[in-house]
Amino acid sequence: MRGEHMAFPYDLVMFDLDGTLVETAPEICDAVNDTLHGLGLPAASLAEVERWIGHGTHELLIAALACATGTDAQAVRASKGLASTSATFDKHYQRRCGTRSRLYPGVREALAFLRTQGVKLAVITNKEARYTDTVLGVHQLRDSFDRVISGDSLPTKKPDPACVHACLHAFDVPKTRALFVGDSSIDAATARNAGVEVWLLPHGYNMGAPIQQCRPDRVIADFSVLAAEA
Ligand SMILES: O=C(O)COP(=O)(O)O
Ligand SMILES: [Mg+2]
Repeated sequence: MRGEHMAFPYDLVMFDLDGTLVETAPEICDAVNDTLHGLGLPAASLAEVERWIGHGTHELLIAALACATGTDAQAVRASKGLASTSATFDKHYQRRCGTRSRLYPGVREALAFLRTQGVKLAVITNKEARYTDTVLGVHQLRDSFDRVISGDSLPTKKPDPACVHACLHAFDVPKTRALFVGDSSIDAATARNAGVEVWLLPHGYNMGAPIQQCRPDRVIADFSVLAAEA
């Protein structure tokens, strides 16, 4: 599928969403605090919320409730009120989506450039599909990707490699021609588990740890590096 004239060295680029393409933590923090406030619980800080991003929004809510109540995730999971709190969070997050999130610099240009190179583009996020759709929609990114895989799209989520395998299969791209671009150790593990190369950006959320510790194939400073590869 790769033509002679194309210079970009991959036929498929899979992007993580939160902390990679979109800075989502501020509005997720707002939705968490709307929820905690309604329960009479203390607010979470932005730094705390940033550390909880990466395992999906439901896990993030559990972490926030555990922190605010001084318990642990297991106790929150077993609590009777979790389903209704989750429904409340859902309303708040849907309302907050797009109010304080923003694309990182150069995202639109990088996606447009990769399109001109004939590269297939995918989003692979642990965020649940209903939120992924809203976030992509408010940032006019719905039509930018050939495939979107969310945390609840498949039976497993990152770091299980099934999401990457699904993309490789869908576009008939060999592992060596595919790249994962992310912001966390979960993305690094996903790519490794699938046997594809991974580049990490330092601007996102990595549970508070420096991304160099994830030993990616490359740390890239920003999205302009993608265009410079051609
Ligand atoms: O934790 C989430 O909700 C999603 O995070 P991700 O887009 O970085 O996979
Ligand atoms: Mg991320």
